[in-house]
Amino acid sequence: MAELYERNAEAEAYIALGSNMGERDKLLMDAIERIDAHPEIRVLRVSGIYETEPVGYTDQPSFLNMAIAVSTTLEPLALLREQLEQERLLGRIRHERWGPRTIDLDLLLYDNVRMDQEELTLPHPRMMERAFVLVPLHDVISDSHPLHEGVQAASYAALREGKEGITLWKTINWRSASEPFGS
Ligand SMILES: Nc1ncnc2c1ncn2[C@@H]1O[C@H](COP(=O)(O)OP(=O)(O)OP(=O)(O)O)[C@@H](O)[C@H]1O
Ligand SMILES: Nc1nc2c(c(=O)[nH]1)N=C(CO)CN2
Repeated sequence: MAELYERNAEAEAYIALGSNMGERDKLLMDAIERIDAHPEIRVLRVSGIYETEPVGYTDQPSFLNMAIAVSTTLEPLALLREQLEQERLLGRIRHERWGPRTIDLDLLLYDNVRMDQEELTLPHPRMMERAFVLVPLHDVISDSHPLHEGVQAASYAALREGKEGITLWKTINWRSASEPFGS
C-alpha cells in the first residue's frame, strides 16, 4: 500500500492522543511539539483537550484526549514507528491492554489508505465507536475528507448523549514551529 506513494509526496494523516498518568496536558503538548519537530511531519491543526472516562478497563484515572491533523512525507509505517518512538521517549510503559498510560498515540487515518496488518491497520479499527477519538477528530478533520460527515454525525451524537462523560477541558491555539514543505 505504502509503495503507492511517490517519494516526498505529502499525505494528510490524523493522530489520536491520550494520557491518564502524570502531568497529562503537558505530556500531550510535549508529544505534539516533538512530532512537529520531525523534519518530515508538520502539525497542521490541533483539537481541544477533552476529559473522558476510561473505556475498556474502567478502574483507572480519567483521560485527557486530543487529535491532530498532520502533513507528512513519511509513509504510513514510518509515521507509526515515529509515534511509537515518541511514546517510548515520553516514558510510556506498557502494562495491561487498555490500562493506564502516560501517553498513547494512535494513527487514525492516512490519506485514503486502507491496510490490515498486525503492525498497522488503517483506518484505525476502533475509531468510529470511541467518543474520545471522534469528538477531538471532528475538531481537526478536513471538511473535504470522505469521512468528515460520518465523523461529524457520530461526534454530535456522542456529545448529545454525554458518551464517555466527554467534556471540553481546554482549547489550544496552535502555531506550527516548522515551515511548510518545499518552502
Ligand atoms: N492504526 C494503528 N495505530 C496505532 N497502533 C496500531 C494501529 N494498528 C495497529 N497498531 C498496533 O497496535 C499495537 C498496540 O498499540 P497500543 O498499545 O497503542 O494499543 P492500545 O492503545 O492498548 O489499544 P487500542 O489499539 O484499542 O487503542 C502497536 O504496537 C501497533 O503496532
Ligand atoms: N477515555 C479513554 N479511554 C481509553 C483510552 C483513551 O485514550 N481514553 N485509551 C485506551 C487504549 O487505547 C483505552 N481506554
